[in-house]
Amino acid sequence: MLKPLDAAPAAGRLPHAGGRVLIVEDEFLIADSLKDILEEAGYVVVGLADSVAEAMQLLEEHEPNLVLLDIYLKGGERSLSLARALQARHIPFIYISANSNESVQEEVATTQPAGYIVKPFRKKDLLYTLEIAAYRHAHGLEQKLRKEQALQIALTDALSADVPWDEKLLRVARLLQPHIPFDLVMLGLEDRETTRACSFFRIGFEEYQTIRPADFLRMTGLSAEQYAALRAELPSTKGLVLLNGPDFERAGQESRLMQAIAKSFKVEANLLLTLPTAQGHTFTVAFYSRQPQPYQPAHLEILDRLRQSMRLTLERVLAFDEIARLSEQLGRENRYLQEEVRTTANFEEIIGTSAPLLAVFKQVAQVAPADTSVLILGESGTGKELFARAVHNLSPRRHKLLVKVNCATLPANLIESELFGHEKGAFTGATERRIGKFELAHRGTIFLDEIGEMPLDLQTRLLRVLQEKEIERLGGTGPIKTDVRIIAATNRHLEKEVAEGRFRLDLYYRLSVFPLHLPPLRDRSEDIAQLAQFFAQKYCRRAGKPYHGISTSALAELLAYSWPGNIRELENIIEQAVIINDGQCPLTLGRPLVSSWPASGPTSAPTPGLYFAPPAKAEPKTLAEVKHRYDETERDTILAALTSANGRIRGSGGAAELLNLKPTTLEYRMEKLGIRKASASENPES
Ligand SMILES: Nc1ncnc2c1ncn2[C@@H]1O[C@H](COP(=O)(O)OP(=O)(O)OP(=O)(O)O)[C@@H](O)[C@H]1O
Repeated sequence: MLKPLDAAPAAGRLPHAGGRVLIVEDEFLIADSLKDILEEAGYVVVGLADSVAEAMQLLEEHEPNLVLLDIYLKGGERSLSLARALQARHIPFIYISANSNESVQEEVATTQPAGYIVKPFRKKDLLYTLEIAAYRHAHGLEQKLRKEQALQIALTDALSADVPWDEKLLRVARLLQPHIPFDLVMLGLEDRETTRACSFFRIGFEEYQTIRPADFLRMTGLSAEQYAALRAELPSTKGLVLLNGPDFERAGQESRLMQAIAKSFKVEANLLLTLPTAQGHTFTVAFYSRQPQPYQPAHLEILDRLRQSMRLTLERVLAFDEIARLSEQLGRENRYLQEEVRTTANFEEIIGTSAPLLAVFKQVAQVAPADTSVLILGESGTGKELFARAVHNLSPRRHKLLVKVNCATLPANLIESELFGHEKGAFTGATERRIGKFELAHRGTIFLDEIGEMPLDLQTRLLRVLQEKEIERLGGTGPIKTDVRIIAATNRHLEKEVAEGRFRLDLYYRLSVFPLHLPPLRDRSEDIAQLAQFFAQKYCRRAGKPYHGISTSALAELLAYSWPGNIRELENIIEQAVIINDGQCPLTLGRPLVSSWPASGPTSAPTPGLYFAPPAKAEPKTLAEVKHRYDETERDTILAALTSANGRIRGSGGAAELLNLKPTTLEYRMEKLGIRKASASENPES
């Protein structure tokens, strides 16, 4: 039976406020009598239907604003599905049923009817129930709107708050809980480079267990690689998805990630909101419930109404974040560059035309354009940093920064934050968020000088960065993609370090994709004169003295010397010669050069281990002997320097200056060799 009625009210009667009623009742007599009662009271009855299908059709055509609904229709059909459709459209409805059975009542209560009338009913009760339903609906809607507005404002505040991202996400989760039930909620904001994600598992009324990405992997038993692969398998969804019970199960059969989540957290339903932002980020909120049927179209609607304001807020927050990040990066770059200008003004040219040096040039030209890691090996002072710059300057990354990190001088407690940065509040004293050297070098190059001195635990983290191309700030909520080329340098014999367990083999392999061996100066004596002239001119210019060349005797001495401190030593000696020069005649040396090499003259030294070459003793046979010999020599040299500097390390005439080492490097070596800082007159050794 499908009986649309003339919607026009009977003449002389005013329609009840908002009173367009649809009657869904399979007993014709009852339907007819309902119609009479309602029309008499001023309602407009827009139609009579005796099945769900008919009612749906009339609903579309006549848009009633109240529905009277029999629970059991023709042929035992129940009207619960119609009730849910009405609920989704916010049309209030009143059940009319002869069945007052408790279990039926319980079931229909979940559809949130506006009223319930038991047949047979009195006319007065019917009209009264209708009045109340209309009133409650109008007020309910208003209240709901007010609540949603308040929620929108609270969400905007939560997302804009000046707190770390996981705290923001927790606040969002807390705010949504009263509106959308969940046992687990996974929130994430990601773009191609960064992921900020955090999940919250409900463990009490207002209590949540925070599940960070690493916890999530542990709880699901997935590795980071497996997780990434399973995520990639997920069909891309836009907008809103509702998966209750069987739908959720089906989704689990198609997605192993869903399966893993279902199994690990024992959830049976999912409601997903995906919000793309104008900046190319995607914000997702995935609610999971342990109930099989918790999510209703009404939940989708709330999210639908919230998503526009959430998107706008996120876009604003991300824009501010980006501005803050850029200005921080600019500030850091600026400070870094200023420092660079101060410390690297002398790194302009690489001087020398000897065959060993030209061979290195050739290798630099080959490797620079590629993106591979480069390991620069060579004794102290051979120009490793200079060559690292050459590789960077000849690479496509030259317009970005080359960030230098001296692994030997990084303070142990700050090492991680220095390299990877930290979030505000990550540890006591972290009052501001700070980006690390890796982020600073993004799209550029990082130069890890003295990599052989890097502590083992940090080597492990570095390896992870190399493998995953991601870093994680201390206290951060997720990995951040970095695109950094690595150039490492050391004057240590890394293979020996590996053999002795001080350097990770896997890291060594990663770094040594392309090793550059810098020849010591004694193996390219052809370059000595040219280098000496270059430095002499440079320091004369700097001192404002005219340059009259280098005296023949001084040049002869320079050529005969074995240069254990390599080019840095040569540079220092020339600088001293310029200082003592009166500006009237060619440069002479301030002190005679005493070679520490065997009389046979400069030939290739044994593999360099530390800063100073070994004296001529019987050749060591084992690796341990080699190491011992180097340590011994270095120790003697440092002790001698300390004694002649009266125990002073820093400043003019200090041991560091005598040894051509940075004071921090010297202190580090002293600590390694067990030399205690002491006053000079005493023996500086303990
Ligand atoms: N071929 C070269 N031409 C001009 N200057 C050079 C050359 N090689 C090295 N130098 C200069 O020698 C000094 C030492 O070089 P650099 O610091 O690059 O050596 P290093 O091998 O990194 O030393 P360390 O291992 O002690 O850190 C620098 O002042 C550098 O400019």
